[in-house]
Amino acid sequence: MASSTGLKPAILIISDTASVNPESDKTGPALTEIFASAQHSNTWASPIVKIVSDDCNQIQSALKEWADDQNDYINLIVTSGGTGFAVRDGTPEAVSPLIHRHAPGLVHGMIAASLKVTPFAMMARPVAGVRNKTLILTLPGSPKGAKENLEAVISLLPHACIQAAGADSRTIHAKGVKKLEEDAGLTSTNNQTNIKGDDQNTGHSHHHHHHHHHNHLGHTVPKAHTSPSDRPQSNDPNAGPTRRYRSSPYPMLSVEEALRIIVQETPEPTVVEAPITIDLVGSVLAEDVYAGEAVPAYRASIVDGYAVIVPTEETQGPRSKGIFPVASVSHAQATSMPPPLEHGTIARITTGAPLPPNANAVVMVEDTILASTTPDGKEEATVEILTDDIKPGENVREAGSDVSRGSKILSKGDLISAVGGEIGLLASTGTRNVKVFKKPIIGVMSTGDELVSHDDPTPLHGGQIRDSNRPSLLSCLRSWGFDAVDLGIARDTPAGEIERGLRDALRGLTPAQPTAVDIVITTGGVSMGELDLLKPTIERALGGTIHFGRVSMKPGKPATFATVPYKSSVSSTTQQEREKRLIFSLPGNPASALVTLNLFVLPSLHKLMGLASNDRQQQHQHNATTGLGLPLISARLTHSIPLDPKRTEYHRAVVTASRSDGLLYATSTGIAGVGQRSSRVGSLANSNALLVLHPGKGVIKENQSVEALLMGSLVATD
Ligand SMILES: Nc1nc2c(c(=O)[nH]1)N[C@H]1C(S)=C(S)[C@@H](COP(=O)(O)OP(=O)(O)OC[C@H]3O[C@@H](n4cnc5c(N)ncnc54)[C@H](O)[C@@H]3O)O[C@H]1N2
Ligand code: MOO
Ligand SMILES: [Mg+2]
Repeated sequence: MASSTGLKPAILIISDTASVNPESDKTGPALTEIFASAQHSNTWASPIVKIVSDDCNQIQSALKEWADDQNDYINLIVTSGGTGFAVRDGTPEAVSPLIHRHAPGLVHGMIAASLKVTPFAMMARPVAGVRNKTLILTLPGSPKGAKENLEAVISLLPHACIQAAGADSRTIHAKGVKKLEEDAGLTSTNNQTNIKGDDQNTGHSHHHHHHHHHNHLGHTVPKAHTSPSDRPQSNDPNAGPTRRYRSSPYPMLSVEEALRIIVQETPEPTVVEAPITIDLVGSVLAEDVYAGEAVPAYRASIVDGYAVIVPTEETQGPRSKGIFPVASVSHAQATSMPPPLEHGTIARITTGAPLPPNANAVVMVEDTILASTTPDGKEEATVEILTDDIKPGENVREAGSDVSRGSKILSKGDLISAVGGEIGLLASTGTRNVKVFKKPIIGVMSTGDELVSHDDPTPLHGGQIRDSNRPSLLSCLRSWGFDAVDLGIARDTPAGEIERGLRDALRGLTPAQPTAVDIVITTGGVSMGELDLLKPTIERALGGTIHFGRVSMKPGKPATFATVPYKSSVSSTTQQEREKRLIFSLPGNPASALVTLNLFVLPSLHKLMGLASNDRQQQHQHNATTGLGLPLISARLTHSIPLDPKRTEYHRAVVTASRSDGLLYATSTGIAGVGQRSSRVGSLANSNALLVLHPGKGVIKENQSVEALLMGSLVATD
């Protein structure tokens, strides 16, 4: 009898024949029997069985569906079939790219076991390893071979699955690691107690995974809502143009949905400590900062003049007007404090200098005249004060009156701007170090065979074009205060350059680029052409997840956003290290690339740099959906603009601030003809705003107010 608790196995039968005629499959039942046997049924739940044809897409979709849901994942996936040398045998090629960590020992064990039975075992090409928390093994297709291979390793699998899942797994909790290992015969006590009573706790008592539905042929039936894991995958570049998709498999998202996904998938910022230098500009504080020193540290004069003692409400002293001896001099200097001031005398003082004790106001030098000098004529002996109108405290900065010691000077989430106010505050209070959010490191890569570096002196020939995206994106990133790594140009052919470029960038450690980047931005190769390789490379070669691949916007429709799992190659994985890396694959058309950089990449960078941690920031700035990104303003159109019937247009414009009426006005950088065409990077030249034009019929008229995302500084006009 099969237990319904414990580790969750799944069996993927990969067979063209069985996918058409499920009854013909004998391997599924043979493997199910092993999990259900008396020896193993306490460890393993009843396996889910699914049948697919020898098709890379179908295999990968099934594996991702089972391994990619962090909350409801399968512990062990065994596939059967497609591991031989026949033309249709492509299982290892489909499985390998999805594996995050390979387990060659298990492969070795399976082959060694088979070799005892037949020398043909040498021709098996199994793979094994872990994806997320799921262990994946490929078994041969024949019932006998599959059984032998599974039996050779099964006693080790519970331990492997538990380790792969990590001790926090809900599945493991329900049963307890020790118990599972005991059941598997890995510890000395061999307790066979049945623990079915735990069903409710595990939530796994149902054997059939609710996400998939089989039709009678065992194919996955498409559902109305497509999540990244159950959508068909990108084109298989090896299949060639005749077999590519003729309509995009990626659902068309609204800009709002796309932004929501980006912000959700962008990791929380990490914290570093930094000294107070101008390199802090552009960083966001990760802590509230309190003044370590008072400003000023002593009572200081605000003007150049004479420190005096004026009567207060309590004291009925002499009035300030009259002639007084100059008893001492106080300069703004470091070495000494002036002596106490005696009644009936005054002290000369400079701006910022400490007040003598007893003095309670300062008279400006302009309100005095020299009355008499010392005999040598070089010093003031007496000075006449001409005004009677001096109040106690006048022209005096009390100690700590600018900033009191221990008061909060800046808050977590505050941006240290280039304006200088924040750095000034930190410096004035003697702050040594602050905790800030680490700024992400960004890599920028152009892709395409046609590209030639903009500074290559050779005249263009054939279908060559200048690579304008790299310089334009790098400059935009620099303007936002980010260090970006130039990842150069990756060609579409020969195959593999893009994959290698992405891997190197994400891993770092190459001489040219020693640090790993947190975000890669690519341009080109994301649409429907047979050489549009970004999506297949991310999904098939890097095992990444494409969160969206099409957005209803103009320009920028094929904008693509993906995450790839990140495993540090450096042994000390600190908590600070981000567990995934982001890839923005922007369209190749230059205006599309810059517009999508502004619209999609900036909000992600804002979250990574810690701007999402400040409520104030969120209220005042930025676009309505995420609270991050470019500031959204409104402006009046100086002329009418035709609307796109379907897609939201991000129309490049100049917004000016009029001095005469205090209003903002928007003028397109070009409507006639090719003005806003997405190949025209010139549509962004001299432009400081993207008008957000929602789809509609006809035109939006002159003088109407439109929303605009402000990219650059406002231009002032009369
Ligand atoms: N059948 C379809 N074709 C296209 C569609 C579509 O939906 N169906 N979408 C169009 C849209 S919209 C855009 S935008 C482009 C996106 O193209 P890709 O991202 O695939 O980019 P490429 O094909 O590599 O190049 C497009 C264009 O841009 C030039 N380019 C590329 N990189 C650079 C660079 N670094 N500097 C300057 N210019 C660059 C490239 O030479 C091409 O002219 O697809 C439409 N097609
Ligand atoms: O969406 Mo594409 O960027 O218009 O040419
Ligand atoms: Mg293309």
